[in-house]
Amino acid sequence: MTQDEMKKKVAEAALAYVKAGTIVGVGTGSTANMFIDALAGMKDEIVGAVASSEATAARLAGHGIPVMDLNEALTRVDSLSVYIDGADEFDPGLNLTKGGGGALTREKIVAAASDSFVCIVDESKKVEHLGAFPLPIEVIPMARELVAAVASKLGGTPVLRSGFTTDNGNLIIDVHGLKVTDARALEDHLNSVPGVVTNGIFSHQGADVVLMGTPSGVETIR
Ligand SMILES: O=C[C@H](O)[C@H](O)[C@H](O)COP(=O)(O)O
Repeated sequence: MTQDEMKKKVAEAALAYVKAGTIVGVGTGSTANMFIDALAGMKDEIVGAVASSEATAARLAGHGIPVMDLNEALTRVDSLSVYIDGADEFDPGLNLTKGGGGALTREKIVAAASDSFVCIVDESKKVEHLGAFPLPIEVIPMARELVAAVASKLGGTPVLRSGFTTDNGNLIIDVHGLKVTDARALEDHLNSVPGVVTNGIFSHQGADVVLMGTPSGVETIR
């Protein structure tokens, strides 16, 4: 089975977590795109979807799935029923690295507004410790050098994502070579630096369930 076929299988398996009559949070990236395509078949059963990026909003709308603003959604319900999204890495504690596509901040917000997070990945995303994938940090432009210096002090190599601006008008610094021994402590430490909007470690907003595509089928990891 190819990587794309594995992604498609987990995207389809995630439909089992979508409850009729609810508002669904939808992530960003190639795996999330496959989920959106699958969700199109259920568009008449859900109230709508909250998108974690402009790209996701456009794809949802292209399928005729009602796209709702998060603030509007939260005036109608206390929380979204489920958030479904991919990841760049996941560890055995279901902590994630996200933001390879630069959508980490809106993804973390929508995940935080949801009752549960179902993460859909192929088996290449499984790691013992986060850190093999460069850690994205969204920064306000003025704080670029300050945040880069903090990342260097932690032993990482910060690289500005060239020519890239987030949906929020900010920059992304990708930090290579960080040794992540305590995902939550690193997430909190980086988020405490003034000018950091958020970083790509999802420990507070880690997955409740990971659906992992393998050549022999979909594995459910809790
Ligand atoms: O900003 C992008 C997101 O965090 C994605 O969930 C992540 O990069 C995984 O994307 P893909 O499913 O394309 O591997």
